[in-house]
Amino acid sequence: MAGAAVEELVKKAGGCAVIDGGFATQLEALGADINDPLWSAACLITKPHLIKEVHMQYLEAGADVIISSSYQATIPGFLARGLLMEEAEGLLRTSVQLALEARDEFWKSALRKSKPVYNRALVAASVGSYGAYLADGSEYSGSYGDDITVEKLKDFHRRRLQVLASARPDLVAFEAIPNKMEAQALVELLEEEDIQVPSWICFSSVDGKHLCSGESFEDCLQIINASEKVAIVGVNCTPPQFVEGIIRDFKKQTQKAIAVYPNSGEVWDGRAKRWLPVECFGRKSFDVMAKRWQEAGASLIGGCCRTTPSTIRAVSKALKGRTGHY
Ligand SMILES: C[S+](C)CC[C@H](N)C(=O)O
Ligand SMILES: N[C@@H](CCS)C(=O)O
Ligand SMILES: [Zn+2]
Repeated sequence: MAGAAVEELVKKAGGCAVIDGGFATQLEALGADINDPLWSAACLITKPHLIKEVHMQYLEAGADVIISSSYQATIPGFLARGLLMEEAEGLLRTSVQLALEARDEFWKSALRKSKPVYNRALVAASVGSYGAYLADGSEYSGSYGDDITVEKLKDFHRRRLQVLASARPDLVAFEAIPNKMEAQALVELLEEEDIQVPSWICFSSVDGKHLCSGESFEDCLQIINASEKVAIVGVNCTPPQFVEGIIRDFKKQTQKAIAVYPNSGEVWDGRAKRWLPVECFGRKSFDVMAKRWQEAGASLIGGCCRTTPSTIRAVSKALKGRTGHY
């Protein structure tokens, strides 16, 4: 696996590392208003202290990997808000710095405790899809219109990726990628820019069989398997009931480590900008499912939207079987 730090962390965590849970979800729970074109990234401007607080809460819950607040932080998004280019780039760096600071402070205090139940966490710099920037629901449809090309997607992602990588995260996390063209663009971009930080690419799915666009996972995995820059593949912000099947499917088609961090099963209404409850979730608890995802072969497991620190605390206990205080 590319990314020795990831390999080491997974080993130390007993074969399966815990990723944090819904970041925007927990920001909202702490009182942030994220009903904004920048979504959770608006807090980089208005409430950076809450961002650090969310990271701390997930670390306390047992997360081995925390994901930065940059999911919907984009240069065009910040410019549209009236910021200057250097301010926009500064906020991208801040998103990684806040996570690194939280990790370092938490680790220092964990080392002082007599019973060490934590691992030193890794920081993944989040990169949301082009659809997340569009904020029109297309991160769950994969429909970017007829004019979109691989080159346009590379141009959209290029500068943000350079800036985030230069802030020295341990990983870059491409999240909720809904179509094959964007996967292709990201793999090409990682090569063109010779990004040295190991990456993960996680897809979103609404049916458990395909990407949100309806395209096959198989085609995307072929593209990703050919890249040495991508250490980990998987799915996020996908209903949890599909995840076990997806892992088994991926296992047949890739040697790369597999990450899964599904949402709660609720569905995002991109027009109304709210989560819709879903009855068919089956009520199996997230930690029980997480154990099955581990058995199916996932190496990194966490939660996405509408999961919280208590979800991650339960997942961490289920996967690591620890009886520590968290
Ligand atoms: C993961 S979705 C809930 C993020 C929000 C969306 N991109 C929007 O801004 O509407
Ligand atoms: N890392 C982001 C992903 C949204 S799909 C979050 O948890 O808010
Ligand atoms: Zn999500």
